[in-house]
Amino acid sequence: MKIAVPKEIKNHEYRVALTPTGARELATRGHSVTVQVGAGEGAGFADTDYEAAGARLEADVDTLWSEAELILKVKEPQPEEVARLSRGQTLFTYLHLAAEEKLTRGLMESGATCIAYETVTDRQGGLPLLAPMSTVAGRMAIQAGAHSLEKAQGGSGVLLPGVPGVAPGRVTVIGGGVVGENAARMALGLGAEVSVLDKSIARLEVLDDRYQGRMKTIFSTADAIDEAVRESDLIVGAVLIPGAAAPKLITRAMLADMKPGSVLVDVAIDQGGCFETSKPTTHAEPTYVVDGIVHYCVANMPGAVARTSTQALTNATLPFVIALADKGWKRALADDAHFLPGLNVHDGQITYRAVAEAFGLKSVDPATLV
Ligand SMILES: NC(=O)C1=CN([C@@H]2O[C@H](COP(=O)(O)OP(=O)(O)OC[C@H]3O[C@@H](n4cnc5c(N)ncnc54)[C@H](O)[C@@H]3O)[C@@H](O)[C@H]2O)C=CC1
Ligand SMILES: CC(=O)C(=O)O
Ligand SMILES: [Mg+2]
Repeated sequence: MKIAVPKEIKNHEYRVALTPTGARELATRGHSVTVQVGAGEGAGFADTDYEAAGARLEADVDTLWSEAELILKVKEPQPEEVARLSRGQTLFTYLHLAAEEKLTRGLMESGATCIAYETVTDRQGGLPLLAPMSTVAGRMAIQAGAHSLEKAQGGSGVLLPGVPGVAPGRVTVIGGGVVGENAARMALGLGAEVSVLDKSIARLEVLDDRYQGRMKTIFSTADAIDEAVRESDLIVGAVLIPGAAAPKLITRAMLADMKPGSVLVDVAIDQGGCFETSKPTTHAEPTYVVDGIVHYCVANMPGAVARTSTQALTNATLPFVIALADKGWKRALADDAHFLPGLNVHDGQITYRAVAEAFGLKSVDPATLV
């Protein structure tokens, strides 16, 4: 199969969808792998590393896209990338469509087959292609939050660990999944006082057991969120309803109850964000202030630590990429009930129910297409 790996073009996105190690696995299976010149640079992979792995380099973006059968990316396609997609091509990347109607409609119009990393499932009920980046983003959320608490960023001037004689800062994490656990773990490591809210008792049990009561686990209700808003120095938004737009759990009116200079880090921003006042930001300008509360809402947090993230992402995606390349999308999805929910758009139709529901559109059961 003809596989193309473009250079990512989103703001400060330095990851690449395939490492040279991955390129070698595909090339030895007889696939043609073409990598855009400079695509791996930001993650520390030189063009010559790809060549040594058996890939071909292409400097012309038009040629790269137009000749490909399978396109591997990291971030959701930007408008100029959507314009390059056509019927018969398969795109495999993060899509986060429920947060972006224009992108959804653009992909439908392209006629292409679009498979999202974030809706592929596993036997344990997890999201194996979202998890590695959620681990990264969760760990980064506390770094970002701690920095945002500094006065120069508009923060309250609280040092999360405190110092002898001065209490530590309070961190609340809403959503105790992969992002949430990793954020809470980092906050604990820094010496902050940590609470995790989740709607899933099973998840709270896991956290209680794993951390032996060192973080408070709280069932997520409107009352619990009201209390978190009043008491926290830093709140991390880490909820997910797979494929769907995130629920808005903190409204603008509630910001008035927060301590001035407190910080909201909305990791769920890629699914639209879980705070009413969240809007996507970039690594170039990651924060803004609303009603005295600092908001950090970067939608591609792992892009900033591209070396670690690229390796972690491609470790997870490679088996699925190999299945797509060896079998074609239809058989790859038909053979694997956990890969099948990755299909979000095919030939003008939405194939993921929560995405269709977000825009009042109809969805087609992907099982009927493979
Ligand atoms: N901004 C970025 O760069 C990145 C963002 N993400 C995003 O972070 C979000 C979280 O991802 P994961 O942790 O992997 O998901 P996950 O599925 O592991 O965890 C989500 C948790 O939220 C809980 N939840 C759902 N509704 C809730 C509510 N109302 N109150 C409290 N908890 C609730 C669920 O029970 C679940 O435990 C996703 O939107 C994901 O796309 C992930 C990686 C990078
Ligand atoms: C999951 C996601 O949005 C990211 O890694 O950028
Ligand atoms: Mg996004």
